[in-house]
Amino acid sequence: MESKRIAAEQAVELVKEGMKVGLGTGSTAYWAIQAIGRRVKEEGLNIQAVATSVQSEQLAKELGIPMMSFADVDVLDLTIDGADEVDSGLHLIKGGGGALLREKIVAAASKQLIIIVDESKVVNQLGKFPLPVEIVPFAFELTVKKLRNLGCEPKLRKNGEELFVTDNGNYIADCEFAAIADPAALHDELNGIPGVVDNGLFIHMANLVIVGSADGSIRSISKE
Ligand SMILES: O=C(CO)[C@H](O)[C@H](O)COP(=O)(O)O
Repeated sequence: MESKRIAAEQAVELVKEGMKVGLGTGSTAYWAIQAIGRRVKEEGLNIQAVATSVQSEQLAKELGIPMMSFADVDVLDLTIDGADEVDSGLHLIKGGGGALLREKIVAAASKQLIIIVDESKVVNQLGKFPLPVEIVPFAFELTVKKLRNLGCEPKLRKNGEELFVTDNGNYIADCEFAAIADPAALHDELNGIPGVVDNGLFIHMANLVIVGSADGSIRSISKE
């Protein structure tokens, strides 16, 4: 918890007056939204934000962060978001919180994507964390079979007894690959399956990863 919070608070120092900011989703992004809310309230920081989930949008509104409509967004200055895995090339697995599609749309509109994680998320090779793939409900059984043909073990995400439904009305198949040798190739292969909306591989999107440790230290991984 502490390691996530310190990474988040370091990232929020990069938010400057007048910026258009993307707000991520999850327990690490939660701390970033809290810190931005504090700066808005205490310093009068003037920014406009968009959120990557209904949950983050509600939190931001509760904290008094000014929100803008996506209709008014061309380019965002900065997005701060968490991740489930990060490799040394700054490729990511995201979507553990089920928000990967909105997160990718917002990241793709951002000049800078700042990722905040604790040490447990930094890996040599992506794939230990089951890769979330967002699929449309129509013929989802067929889409799951196509995913299995790629060599993974897909599990439809549940919310209690029911299937988990994303903010976009879709399902998530969590795909156990064990190790992903070529993330860029897999990304394209997955998105080539009709029925797949998008997958949690974020390739060449992150600009900076801020890693918080349990001992209170912080380190950054940036593009070489
Ligand atoms: O991609 C995400 C949500 O879809 C999150 O950023 C990711 O799951 C990390 O979550 P947390 O900060 O709670 O560990």
